[in-house]
Amino acid sequence: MIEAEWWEYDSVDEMANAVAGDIGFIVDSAIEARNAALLAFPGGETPMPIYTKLAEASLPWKRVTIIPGDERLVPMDSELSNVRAIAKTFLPIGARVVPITGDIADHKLAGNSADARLQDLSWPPDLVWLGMGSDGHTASIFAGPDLDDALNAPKARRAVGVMPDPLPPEAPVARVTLTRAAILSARTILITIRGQQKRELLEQAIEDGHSSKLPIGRVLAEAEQPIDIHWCP
Ligand SMILES: O=C(O)[C@H](O)[C@@H](O)[C@H](O)[C@H](O)COP(=O)(O)O
Repeated sequence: MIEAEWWEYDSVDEMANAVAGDIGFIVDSAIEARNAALLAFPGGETPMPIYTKLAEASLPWKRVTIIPGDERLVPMDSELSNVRAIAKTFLPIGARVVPITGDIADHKLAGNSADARLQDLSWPPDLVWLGMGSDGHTASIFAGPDLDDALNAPKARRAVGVMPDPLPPEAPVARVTLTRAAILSARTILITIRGQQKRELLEQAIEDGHSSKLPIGRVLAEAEQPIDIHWCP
């Protein structure tokens, strides 16, 4: 079983402070070692208060590149766009925010294009920060016809296009996502989730490991680095 450390908080605010502090430390260490930091951030609701806290930190933002770890295939000015939320918070403070999609509607082609964009970045990421959906998806590694592509793409492949099946109600659109190999190549992996139901789901997914039916269980089963999981109700 993987090495997972759980960090529990009483409130969203407490979790946001702690996670923002941890990410600040990751950024500082990366810049000290390599003069640059590459971070992949999740979309969805949970990370938003953490984005806000993190952006208040006085860090050398000009040396920080942030990408979405997954993206919904929607116009970049759509409320559903993950990079839009990242850009809104981190562009004004000087970070470099790199979209991983353009306006390609076909998800397979969008995946190829995202992969090409990511091949231009200095890899591996210092951090891949993940969330988890209540269906057990992480990044945009979903159940459906493209699950195997996302899990078992060749190691050098950084992103693929996916059509979730069933489509998630909160954003029922095709996606591109970091592959399992790209996620696991990160120097650090951090997960943030909220609510008792997700906690039980993730605990079970980790316990089931390779035999988990949930995408997150399949991803984490191959992690070689310890994973920090931050949770609040
Ligand atoms: O773009 C996405 O859909 C995400 O990156 C996704 O993996 C997210 O992390 C989970 O769906 C959790 O979302 P919530 O935090 O909103 O529950």
